[in-house]
Amino acid sequence: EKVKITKEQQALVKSIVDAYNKHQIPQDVTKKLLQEQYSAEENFLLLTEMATNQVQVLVEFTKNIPGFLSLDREDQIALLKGSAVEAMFLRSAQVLSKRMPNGHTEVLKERVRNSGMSEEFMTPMFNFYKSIDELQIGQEEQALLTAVTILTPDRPYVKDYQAVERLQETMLDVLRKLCVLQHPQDPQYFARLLGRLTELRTLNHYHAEMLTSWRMNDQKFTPLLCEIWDVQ
Ligand SMILES: CC(C)c1onc(-c2c(Cl)cccc2Cl)c1COc1ccc2cc(-c3cccc(C(=O)O)c3)sc2c1
Repeated sequence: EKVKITKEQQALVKSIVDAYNKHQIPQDVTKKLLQEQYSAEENFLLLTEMATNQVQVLVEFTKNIPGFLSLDREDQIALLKGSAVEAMFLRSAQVLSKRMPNGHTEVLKERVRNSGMSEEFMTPMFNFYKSIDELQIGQEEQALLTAVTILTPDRPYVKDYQAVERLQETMLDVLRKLCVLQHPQDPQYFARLLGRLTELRTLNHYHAEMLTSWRMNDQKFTPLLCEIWDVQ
């Protein structure tokens, strides 16, 4: 049957995409990736600065997701803490899969590869980046996928599961329609996108392990990252 995006779904996509484009790490911050010298310490510091800025961007984006601010305040925090790493994988994947015309791709890849992270984390991480690149995700799908990730109801400490699930389903409905309309040649495209979200959750586990190993080596994070990742 002919898939039709309703007027309110069009408005929803527009508000999500506008919010996604409006909130970005400032250029004067990301251009440091191109300028600073290369060393494991400097790379780690730069990635820490990028992640810290990305969390701030994520909070602003999330506040613009229709319905998010009417959720229970503590649930809002639980959703942000529970999805931050996954949302940052999605964003860094966009940068690493040459989806952004800013020449950061190679530089970021090099800095991530030489920042003291263990090989056992690198492999799944770069496999994920490759699988995202193969999907050639468009801007609307990227923004909606980030919103779907944030609105995952089964995060730790979420109280009103149903309220979050309702919001996520609204996003999934319009994302599914967008995929059908924009990838008519690939009826499995939406399912493949959701498969990436499953892969993202496994990366959470690797990331938690990495955080622990960094703490062993007494690596320092910023107060915002300590708060969102419950470290130090
Ligand atoms: C604390 C730090 C060492 C760390 O620990 N784990 C991770 C991580 C790593 Cl490695 C991989 C995935 C997820 C996480 Cl969370 C990180 C670094 O996380 C980030 C997070 C976001 C961004 C956005 C960037 C970026 C570049 C150019 C342009 C843009 C842009 O949006 O224009 C964005 S780089 C960057 C680095």
